[in-house]
Amino acid sequence: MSVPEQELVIVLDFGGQYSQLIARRIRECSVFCEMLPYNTPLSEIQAKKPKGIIFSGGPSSVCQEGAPVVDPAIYDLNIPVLGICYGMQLMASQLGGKVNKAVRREYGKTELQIAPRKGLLSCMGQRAQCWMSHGDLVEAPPPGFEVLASTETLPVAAMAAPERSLYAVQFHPEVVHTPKGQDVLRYFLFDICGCVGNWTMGSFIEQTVAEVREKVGGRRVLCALSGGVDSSVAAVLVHRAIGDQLTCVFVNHGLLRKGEAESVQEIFRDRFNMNLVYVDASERFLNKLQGVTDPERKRKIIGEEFIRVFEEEAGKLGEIDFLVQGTLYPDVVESGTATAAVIKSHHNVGGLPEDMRLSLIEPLRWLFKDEVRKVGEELGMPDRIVWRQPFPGPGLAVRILGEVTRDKIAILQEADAIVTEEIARAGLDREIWQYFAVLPNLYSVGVMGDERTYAHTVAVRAIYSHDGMTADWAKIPYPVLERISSRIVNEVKEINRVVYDITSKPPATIEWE
Ligand SMILES: Nc1ncnc2c1ncn2[C@@H]1O[C@H](COP(=O)(O)OP(=O)(O)OP(=O)(O)O)[C@@H](O)[C@H]1O
Ligand SMILES: O=c1[nH]c(=O)c2[nH+]cn([C@@H]3O[C@H](COP(=O)(O)O)[C@@H](O)[C@H]3O)c2[nH]1
Ligand SMILES: NC(=O)CC[C@H](N)C(=O)O
Ligand SMILES: [Mg+2]
Repeated sequence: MSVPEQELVIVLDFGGQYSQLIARRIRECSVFCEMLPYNTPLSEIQAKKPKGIIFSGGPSSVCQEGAPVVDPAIYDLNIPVLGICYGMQLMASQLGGKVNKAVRREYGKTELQIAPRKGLLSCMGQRAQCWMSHGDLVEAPPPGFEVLASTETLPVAAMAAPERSLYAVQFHPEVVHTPKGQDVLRYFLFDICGCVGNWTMGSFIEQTVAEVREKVGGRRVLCALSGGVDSSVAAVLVHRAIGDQLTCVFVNHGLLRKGEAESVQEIFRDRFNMNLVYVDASERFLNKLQGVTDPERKRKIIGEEFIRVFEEEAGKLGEIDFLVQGTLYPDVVESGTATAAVIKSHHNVGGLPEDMRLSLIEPLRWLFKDEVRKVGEELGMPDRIVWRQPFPGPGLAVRILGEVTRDKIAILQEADAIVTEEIARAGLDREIWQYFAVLPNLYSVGVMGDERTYAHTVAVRAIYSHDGMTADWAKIPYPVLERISSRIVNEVKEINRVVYDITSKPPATIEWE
């Protein structure tokens, strides 16, 4: 089967806060996009045959010694380049323009005055709002460049050398506060780079299936399947490529939600017809967690035990060469790259043992969660998997503060099931990104049926988010909260109090641990 050549645009990342967003905006134009560190060798970039290259913004200043640079030969590859913010300052300084510290740093909304020429900014008319975040400025463009726009304080807010296909903007077209930003990016992709925009979920699936087939050949593959969105989509994708050479291993660590062990098995074994090994490892996980209260220790114990279980299962199955994981783009970025800081080490990226014998297959490594959901829909997967809320690998252990015991798990499972049911019943399960119950290990006095109680408090957490990196607490209607509260205290006898968490992230996190 031949797969059409996929158009690619490369974002060279200089450590900007919005670098990920640039990649996203480009994919929204149906053009595939990869982000690479700024110091990726030119030969590697050329080998990928990109239709265009974008330089991201970044915290450094080109006026400082040791600031990140690119090989200047990049400007002569005949591949269009768009510099954004730091990217523009870099292009200006490398090609003989003048960059300096600005007298006044500029953050936020600014009005652009557009020079009367057709081209990159033609969608913006004469004046347009844009969003700036910089402390340096380009005072004079390099020889051969024309100025495309200016602002009250910036002589050069955008510049271009069209015959060399070099373009640059000081503002950030990728953020929503630049209303015409997406049109500027579209012009770069379609009019300057000559992209046609053929990247669809369908073409992604075809391409990935072909790649997995080629990589795996006749060998065998294990997939760590949690029943969550990411590993489920990865499993179905790989299964489409290699069928029965794939075996999925689903581990019940005793920290799953109510009914989850059964429903995951039912869906994957019966509906998808996949080889599925179900391992009930709850005893060993819970025994290892006995007496442990420190949240980081809990995570480490669970992470390591997962690997041990996978290794044992692989051993039982015979010769296995590959491990499929549902790793996503944010997992990779948050775990730290050459340019991005470590936010947290996801156990599927930063936490893998060094002596791993299995080689990894991560078909979703370049995608965001909403894109993964689209792939899942395209693969015909049921809504209840595709639109499942994310559930952390360490499970209820990161939702029970203090020691994890079987009793507490049972209490939390019941309360959590009520939250889930009521949010779904109110039709809020799509708009709310995550909703669940937490057991803070807190007891207080209550009165029920004229009797004193001394029982658990449960906290309800529900948030809106796009990618889990930031979040706002969900404004659930009071009647829904009321039903959740009254059902929990009536149906779960160990609980006599329900509270609602009204903190955003930051400063809190989504989970409680
Ligand atoms: N109970 C489990 N059994 C087997 N593998 C698991 C289990 N829990 C997590 N994993 C593995 O760890 C990876 C990371 O977990 P993570 O929760 O980020 O992804 P997910 O469960 O696939 O999707 P979601 O984010 O929607 O929950 C999974 O992709 C899966 O490979
Ligand atoms: O697979 C995972 N393994 C983990 O160890 C883990 N910890 C948190 N989460 C999920 O990540 C998102 C952000 O969570 P926090 O705001 O609590 O850091 C939220 O969606 C959390 O549910 C995890 N997912
Ligand atoms: N956002 C950016 O790329 C900033 C670039 C550079 N650090 C400046 O302050 O001007
Ligand atoms: Mg999960």
